[in-house]
Parts: sequence; C-alpha cells; structure tokens
Amino acid sequence: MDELTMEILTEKFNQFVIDCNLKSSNRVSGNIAPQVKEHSVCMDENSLSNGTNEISPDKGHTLPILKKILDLSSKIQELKNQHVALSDHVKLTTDSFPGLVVNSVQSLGTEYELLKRKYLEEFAERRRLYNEVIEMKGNIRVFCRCRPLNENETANGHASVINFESSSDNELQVICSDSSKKQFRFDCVFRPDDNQEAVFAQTKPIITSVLDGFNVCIFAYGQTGTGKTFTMEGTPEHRGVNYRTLDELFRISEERRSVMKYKLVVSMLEVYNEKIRDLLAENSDQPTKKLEIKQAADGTQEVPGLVEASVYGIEDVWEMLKSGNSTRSVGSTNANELSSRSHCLLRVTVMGENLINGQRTRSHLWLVDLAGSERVAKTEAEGDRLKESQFINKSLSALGDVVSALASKSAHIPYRNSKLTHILQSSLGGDCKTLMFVQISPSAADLGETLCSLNFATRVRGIESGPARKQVDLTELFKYKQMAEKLKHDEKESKKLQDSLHALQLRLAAREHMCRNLQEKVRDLENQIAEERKTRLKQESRAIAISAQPSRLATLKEAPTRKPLAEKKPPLNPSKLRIPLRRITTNILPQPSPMPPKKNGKENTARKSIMMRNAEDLVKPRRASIAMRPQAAAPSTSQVFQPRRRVSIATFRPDASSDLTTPLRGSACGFTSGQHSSIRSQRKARYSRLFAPLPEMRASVETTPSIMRSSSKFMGSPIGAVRNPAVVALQRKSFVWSPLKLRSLRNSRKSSLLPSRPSSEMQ
Ligand SMILES: Nc1ncnc2c1ncn2[C@@H]1O[C@H](COP(=O)(O)OP(=O)(O)OP(=O)(O)O)[C@@H](O)[C@H]1O
Repeated sequence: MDELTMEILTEKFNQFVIDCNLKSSNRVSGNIAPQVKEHSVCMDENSLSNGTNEISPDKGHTLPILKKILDLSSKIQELKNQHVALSDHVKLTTDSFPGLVVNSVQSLGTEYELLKRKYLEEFAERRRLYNEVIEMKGNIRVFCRCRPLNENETANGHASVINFESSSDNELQVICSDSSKKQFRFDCVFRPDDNQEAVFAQTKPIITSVLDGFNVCIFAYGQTGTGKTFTMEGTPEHRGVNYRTLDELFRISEERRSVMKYKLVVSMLEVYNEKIRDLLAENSDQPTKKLEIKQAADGTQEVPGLVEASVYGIEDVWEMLKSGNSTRSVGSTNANELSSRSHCLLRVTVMGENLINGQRTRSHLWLVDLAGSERVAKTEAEGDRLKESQFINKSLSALGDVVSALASKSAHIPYRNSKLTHILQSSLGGDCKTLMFVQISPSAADLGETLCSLNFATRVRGIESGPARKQVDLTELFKYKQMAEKLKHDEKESKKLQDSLHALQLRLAAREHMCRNLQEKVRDLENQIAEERKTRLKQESRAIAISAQPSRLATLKEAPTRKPLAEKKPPLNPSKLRIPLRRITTNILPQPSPMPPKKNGKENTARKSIMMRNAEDLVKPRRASIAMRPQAAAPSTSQVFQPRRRVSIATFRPDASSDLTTPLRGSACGFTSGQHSSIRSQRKARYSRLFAPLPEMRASVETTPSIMRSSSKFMGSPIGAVRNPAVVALQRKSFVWSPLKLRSLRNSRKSSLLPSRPSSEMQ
C-alpha cells in the first residue's frame, strides 16, 4: 500500500472515529456507556478471536477496529517520521563522500572525456580506412548478373551462350555464333542460380559508405528483359537491392545509435522521355508539376519540389516503394511484357549527426533501375513505344559518353546531355562510389545485345582499372615504391657514413693520444735538455773560475794603472742585454705550456718557433765575444765573475781556434803541454761531434725542398728556417747535447718511444 492510499484511509477513518465518538458520547449521555464499553471490548476481543469483524456503529463493534486503525495510524505516522529522519540522515551531498571517492569520480570523468575523444578519433579512422578499402576495390565497380533462360527461350530451343564453368569466379565466356569465345572479367559475376541474398551480400559494403557521408550510386544496366527491375526492386518473395539496402541502412543506424543519429529521407522519380516525374506525388493521376534540375549552393544537383518522405522503418519503405512503382511508366514490348519505359531513380538522403561532437553529414544514395537498352528494329516498336525507345537509347548513349569521359579523365564530362546523367552528376565520378549491375540474357537469341552490354560494362570498369585511372594509381604506387627504395638506399648510405665516421673518430682519438704522448716526450726531453745545460754550465763555470785564477792575480797587480773595463767600454746596448742570459744562468728553457697540446697546427708551430727562437738566442755569437773577456784584464772582480756570460760562452760557442781553457787549465791542473793538447784535441773532437749537424741532416737540409721540410709535424718549425746547426741538433729529439747523458741516451735509443729516424723520414 503506498503512502497516499494510507493517508486517504487514515483520514477517512479519523473522520469515522470522530463520528463514532460523537455517537458514543450521545450514548454516554443516555447512561448506558459503561455497559456498552464493556460489551464493546468483549465483542471486540471475540470478533478478533473469531476472525470476523462486524462493523456496526449501532452495536458499537466498530470501536476496537477503529482503535486498531488509530494504532496503525499512529504507527504509520511514527514510521513516516522515522523515514524522514532516515532520509535526512542519508541525504547525499558532495561533502558526504570522502575525498577519495570524489577524486575517483573526478578521475573517472576525465577518463570518460579521454575515451570519448579517443573513440571519436577511432571512429574517424575507421571511416577513413573503410573508405580506403572501398577505393582500393574501386570507386566504380561492375557486377555482372545473368538471368536464367525463361520459358519462351527454352520452348524456342535457344541455348545458353554464357559459359561460367571454365572460367574463374569473376569471369565469364560468351560463345559467339562462330563458336569463338569472348572472355569478360568483372568485379563480381552472378550466375543464373545466384539468388538475391548472394547479390546483396556483395553489394552491402558499398552501402556503409553512405552512412559515412559519401555519395553512392547503384544502377542496373542492360538489355530489356534481362532482370534489371528484378535485381533492383525484386518481388515480395525475392526482394531486391532497394529494399535490402534500406533495411541495411536502418540496421546500421540502429547499431550506431549511441554515437550517431541518422535521418533517412526518400524520394522517387522517373525520367521518362526526358521529363522528370515525381513517383511519390500524392495524386499521380493528375498532371504533375514540371520538375527541373537545379544546382544547389553546395554544387549538388537538386530537383526543387520533389517529394521527400521521411522513413523510420522498413515497413514504411516497402509501402512507399510499392506506391512509387505502381505509378511508374511501363509498357508491353516484344521483349518484356512489363517493360520499364523510363529510368526509375530512388534517392535516399542520409542525414547524420554525431552525438558526441555534433558533426553533421548529408549524403545521397541513388538506386537506379535504367530503362532497357533495345534495338528498335528488333522490338518492332512503333508510335509511343518507338518514341520511348529513342529517348531511352539517347539517354543511355549520354550515359555511355559520361562514362567514356570519366574513363579518359577528360576535362569536360558531358553530364548535361541528358536528364539522367545531369541528375546523377554528383554521384557519378569524383569521390563517390558507383556500382553498376550489367544484366545479361543467356539466350543465343540475345547474343548481340549481350555483347554490347558487356562491352559497355567493360568500358565502365575501365574508369577504375583502365589506363587513365589506373595510371594515376600506378603512378602513386610507383612514386611510393621509389620513395621507399630511396629511403632504403639513403639508410644504407647513412649507415656507411656513420661507420666511416666512427672509424675516423677512432683514428682521430688514437692520433690525439699519440700526439699527447709525443708532446709529453717533447716536454720530458726539453726538461732533460735544460737539466743537462744547467749541469754543464755549472761545470764550465767552475772550470772557468779555476782557469781565471792566475789572470785575476795579474789583473789585480795592474789595477792602479788600468781603468776598469766598465769605464772603458760603453754600456751594452739595452737590446743586447738579452733576457735569455738570465735564462742561461738559471739554465731553464721556456717551459711548455701547461695546457694540453692543441690540434691547431699553427699554434703548435708558433709555439715551437718561439722555443726554437729562444734556443737560437741562447747560441748567439755574442756570447762568444763576451767569453773573450776573461782574457782581457778584468778591472773588477764583479765583472770578471759574471757567471752568466762566461757560462754561455763556454757552452754554445765551441770554437776550435779559441783556446779558452787549455792554458789556464793546464797551468792550474799541472798538465804538460802534450797532455794538454791531447786532452784538448779529444774534447774538441767530442764537441765537434756533438755540435756538428748530422751528415744526413745536413744533406737533407740542403736537398729537401722547403715545402717538404716544412711538413714536419713534430718539429714545430720548418727545418729549413733553422740555420744554426746547434738548433737543428736540438730539434732532433733523440739528440741530446749533453756529454754526460750522451752515453745513456745512446743506450736508451733502442728502447726509446721516439726512435731516432733519419731526417728524411722525419720530414
Ligand atoms: N535472376 C533472375 N531470376 C529469376 N527470374 C528473373 C531473374 N532476372 C529476371 N527474371 C525475370 O525476368 C523477367 C524480366 O525481368 P525484368 O522485368 O526485371 O527485366 P528488365 O530488365 O527490368 O526489363 P525492362 O528493361 O524491360 O524493364 C521477370 O519476370 C523477372 O522475374
């Protein structure tokens, strides 16, 4: 019992109770109340125990029931209050959920949006791919259908001239009168025993394109009486393409209901004697208004005033098709008792709306049953039939011209040459899908027409697979093939280049490593040279000091009569007071840069040049002139003991003619003259060996062209630029001009990482 009923009952019983109470009070006022009350209670209990309730206000039996009702009412009220309390308690608000739930709901919402977007993308992708499949199959496809031999033909003994057995599925052979066979190939070939389902199964895929927003045109072409109407319209028992197509459209739209909303509108017209007739006009018996083809703003062809009937189910369609067909122009010919004397066009306009993104589409599906092509002579048409035949043939010829123009990709397509082609303009060619049924008769009597129809169909098929169209596809294919090959080739090349680059990088790294090693060795050798020089200078200065002792004494004796040398000689030109003297004193050659050797050859060369210049400075002949000073009487001790000058003299300018040390040394050390000369000659020979340039070096310096000489990597400066043999000797890494180290160096030559090479090799 719902709440409302309970409330009504409660109210009624409340009223009843009030009434009863009033009556009871009346009785009480008549002094019968106590007895009645007791009796009532008694009765109530009895009646409850007996399971019977007799409600009789007069007898007071109603009171217990009322009491019960009141109890129940109060209970109901109580329950109601409880319900309200509970409702308040469980009232759901956003705050009543924990944060986790709210977050989950929010993330689910986001996920839903994402999925929706993805679905839309997938939907678009599916549509694109499906369209591609259809296009790959061919935007214009041709199916051939052969009807069975009819009774007349069998009776007249006409044999079938169509051979399906020896050919593959999509091929047929026509046995000509001279027993030769002509083979034809189509996208699909239906034999006489193929039923309507089989035909539609192959037709179905193209229909889906209409719902995807593409224009589609399906038409049946062929000789009269070959089954065009049978294929397109069919019979109530064997429904044709028209009915099945609409059925399929409804089925798919139902399938996509959650995403897409479709509206189907149907129009039906015929082109009869180059006039357009609306087959759905309500009163077709009346002369219909003249319909003309106009171009709409979007470039499509429209027929203003044409009835457009919305259909919501297949039942509507069948009724509508029946009514339309009933008004179609038919007539009896020799070939067909109910021959279609017009082209019948059923137009289905599909308006789609995407429920997710609101995108709208509008596309047309044309289902055309053409009038039969026929030979006027054969049909023996006269009068109206002849006129009809002429119009039919004219418009079919116009259709053939359009097909030819499309096949040859002609700039001008003669759509306007007939009403039929004009109205189908936006559904023939372009990106719309076209399916043609070429209907043929198997009878030998129709051989000529059959061959004509098959040839025409082959031309139509040529739009898709013929040279013009195919060429485009092949060109594209070829282009992609070429691109793929080029890509492959480029990949190979780039791999090769990468490999060689890697090898070069490895080689470069090895070279750099070697260079670093060599630079280190150069530094080591330079340090070694500096050390050697220092040691030698010390030795020489010691020797000079010893040899200068007697002359110094003599000088001291002559001192009063002589002027100091400094007074006699003008001070040295500042430019001649060369800094390298200090270097000689310290005996430290310019240190190599702490920075790692750079790859830049110029910098290396410059640095080496500086080093070589410094080395050259050290061996300037001026030291020789200063070295002669000890022979002259030194006026002061400070001048005599100039270790720098003396050191440089002795070291860098060994001169065979100047006898620097022998007399002094001889006297100092007590050697005899013969001993002196022997020692002197030994030392001289040793120095000569040391400082004289190597014979091969000299030879190379003289003979090697300057370009070749300057190409020396490790010397830093071209050898040709170094004139002084001592410097040349310095540049020889293995050549250390230290007598002390000479032996050890000679020994270490074999194990040295810098092998002593002939100068020609070094260059
Ligand atoms: N595949 C088939 N199976 C059985 N019967 C067929 C078949 N095709 C055609 N017929 C029959 O052949 C006869 C002629 O068919 P239909 O009227 O469809 O020819 P048509 O090409 O439309 O002729 P027209 O151009 O003169 O209108 C019909 O009786 C039809 O039932």
